[in-house]
Amino acid sequence: MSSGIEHAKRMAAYKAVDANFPPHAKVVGIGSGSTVVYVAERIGQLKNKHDFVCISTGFQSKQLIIDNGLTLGAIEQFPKVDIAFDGADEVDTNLNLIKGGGACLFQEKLVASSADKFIVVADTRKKSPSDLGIAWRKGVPIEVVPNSYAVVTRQLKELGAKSVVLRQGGGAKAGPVVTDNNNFLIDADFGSISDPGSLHQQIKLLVGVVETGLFVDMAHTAYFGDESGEVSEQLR
Ligand SMILES: O=C[C@H](O)[C@H](O)[C@H](O)COP(=O)(O)O
Repeated sequence: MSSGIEHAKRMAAYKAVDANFPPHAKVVGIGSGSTVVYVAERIGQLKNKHDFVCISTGFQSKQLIIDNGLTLGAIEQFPKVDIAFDGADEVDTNLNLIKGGGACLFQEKLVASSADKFIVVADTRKKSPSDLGIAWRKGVPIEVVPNSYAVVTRQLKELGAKSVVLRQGGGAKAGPVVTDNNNFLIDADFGSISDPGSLHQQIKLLVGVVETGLFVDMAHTAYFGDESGEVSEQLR
């Protein structure tokens, strides 16, 4: 990955934190992925960083919180979050998201849905010109209980998925990816998604599905960095 893209991610993250971090925040959600790394970095630079706790969305996120000298809290202790920051794999023109490219979608959705304000950070490659499923071509990530994957795969095809793939660990692991919650991930390609809310609801009803990577009507604002360092803002 080029340093230009890293610059884009850092600028988006810094602007998102600078523009939104509540001065008296008590509970802050920290997402997962390569862009939110810079959110944690920026929050770690705050003078009052010992006045709030940070809730992680998975193993990597927990490490980011610790490595930046922030105070780690658990969602079980702090079920109401003031603000959550996270990355996205794709953002549509209505600020709906596809997430889960890094296998972290369930805890991300738990934290985002508990937050008063949910802020997205990304580089401009994540912007869809219209619907979801256009910029992100790998399919909708869906977390499933392991022994349900074959049944859910069949049912996703019946719902219209063009391809359904059990995500594999690749060179890093023989066999399927196992999430931080000990589940499997299915990537289901529905092509261009005109009604992500309806698709999410249909998938969520399948027995074995823990959560989908469709984040509908959840984000407040998205910040997109480009390689020149410019950051654009998309509001719902
Ligand atoms: O499962 C991973 C998360 O949903 C990430 O937030 C998403 O994949 C975006 O990650 P990145 O900032 O690395 O593109």
